[in-house]
Amino acid sequence: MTMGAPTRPCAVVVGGGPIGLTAAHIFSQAGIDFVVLEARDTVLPEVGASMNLYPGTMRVLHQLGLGEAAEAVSAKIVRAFFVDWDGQLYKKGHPGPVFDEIHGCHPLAFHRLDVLRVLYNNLEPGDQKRVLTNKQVVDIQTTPEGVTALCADGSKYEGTFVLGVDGVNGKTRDFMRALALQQSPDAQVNPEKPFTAYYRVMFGTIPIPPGMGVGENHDCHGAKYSTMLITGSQGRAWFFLYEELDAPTQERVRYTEKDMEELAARCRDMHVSQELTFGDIWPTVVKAGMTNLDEGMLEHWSGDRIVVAGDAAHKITPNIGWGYFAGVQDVIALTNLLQASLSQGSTGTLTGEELAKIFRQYEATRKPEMATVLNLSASATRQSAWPRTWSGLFYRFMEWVSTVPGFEYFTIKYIASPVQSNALVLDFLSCEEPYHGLVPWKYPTARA
Ligand SMILES: Cc1cc2nc3c(=O)[nH]c(=O)nc-3n(C[C@H](O)[C@H](O)[C@H](O)COP(=O)(O)OP(=O)(O)OC[C@H]3O[C@@H](n4cnc5c(N)ncnc54)[C@H](O)[C@@H]3O)c2cc1C
Repeated sequence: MTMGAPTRPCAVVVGGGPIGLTAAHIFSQAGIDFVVLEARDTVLPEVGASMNLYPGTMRVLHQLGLGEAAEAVSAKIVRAFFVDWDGQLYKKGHPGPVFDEIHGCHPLAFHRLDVLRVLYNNLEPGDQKRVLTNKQVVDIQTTPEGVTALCADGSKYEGTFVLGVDGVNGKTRDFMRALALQQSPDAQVNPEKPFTAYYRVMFGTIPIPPGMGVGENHDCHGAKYSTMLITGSQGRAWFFLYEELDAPTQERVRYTEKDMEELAARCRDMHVSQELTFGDIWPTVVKAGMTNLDEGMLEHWSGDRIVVAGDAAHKITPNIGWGYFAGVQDVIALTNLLQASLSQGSTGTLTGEELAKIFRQYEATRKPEMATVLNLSASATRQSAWPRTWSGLFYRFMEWVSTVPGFEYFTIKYIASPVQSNALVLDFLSCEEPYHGLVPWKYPTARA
């Protein structure tokens, strides 16, 4: 696709995952032209995973007119049970009601595919046509005027800038790095492998086990391993089996069915709830997957006319379920800046200098908040599956502290909730507040 003389900026979005599809909605509302290039043959893949969404994300979905559609396919998480490997209950209750009290909204459990469906099916027909599948981007070229993304099928897409939301193993980072080194061999660039995995997870969808209700969270914590079982709407439940790796790695590992069977056999006696072991639920699996859990954040989030967001920029472990939240916050921060710059200028498009300034501000806004989210996730993972190093004793102690009356929700109240309260919203759309809790939202009030 070749754009004519630009009258408004055009974003070439590399990756049609959850963040790419959310960016399509946000750019459409901001009046930024876009095309989404997705390598797979569908933007609605079934991978068997769940996705929890939190109040800060739900407010933005409401701003985009997607809140009700999303709530309709979700389940409020209302109860939690914590057991050891023998099924002994040592903690009960749930952060869900705590979130509800503070923010006026429970965490909501979704089937991942349902989130993608809400995003894709609610795009305007014209915008849906801008989401293209079978478009694997194999190179990106920049000029002083714009960018060109080249796809494996020989097609080319031109725009004002590239937004790389191609996930943890995405190539946009590599193109950004190569371009910077081409322009100056001394350029400050990200390392080729910016993330490290210390854990892996096997996850999957199962029917809700007999005896369990909707909106339950069952956790089993212990040394090296932990499990999580969440029950959702439409009779679905999801399990997660975390395992500390023997050694940290930066290599991408593709796990096979055999790897999953071996792990399942090794963990069959571990409890996933008071009554059930992993061996009880494994035969009921509908769809499962396994992946290493990379952790880390890029030092440089942009280069030339290319900027990255979502898992391509930072990767967190999924225990607290904030990966999508973090990526959405990236796109909001970026688009608020783009939109503000466009509404001040009159040319309708953006120069390289303007983009560089916006990208710098974007990175400066997101990095500190993202560091908190990264640490919070990392701690949750280690507090669930204690590492074998000395730090394991600390996380074990933290787990014990979380059972002391009065300290159960310390982390949620004083670390997690402030991140949600400070969550950005889209400055250029009205925010008719859907949720009211004890703690006021920081935005848009403070900037209104
Ligand atoms: C087991 C598990 C459970 C999770 N649970 C939660 C949860 O409860 N809540 C939550 O918020 N987060 C959760 N996450 C994290 C969440 O899934 C991610 O943060 C989120 O998917 C990131 O979205 P993304 O669009 O940045 O990347 P991705 O989801 O990885 O999407 C990237 C897309 O880019 C495409 N792509 C890659 N390369 C190219 C290319 N060269 N050209 C074109 N397209 C390309 C890919 O095909 C893919 O569709 C979980 C993650 C895991 C592994």
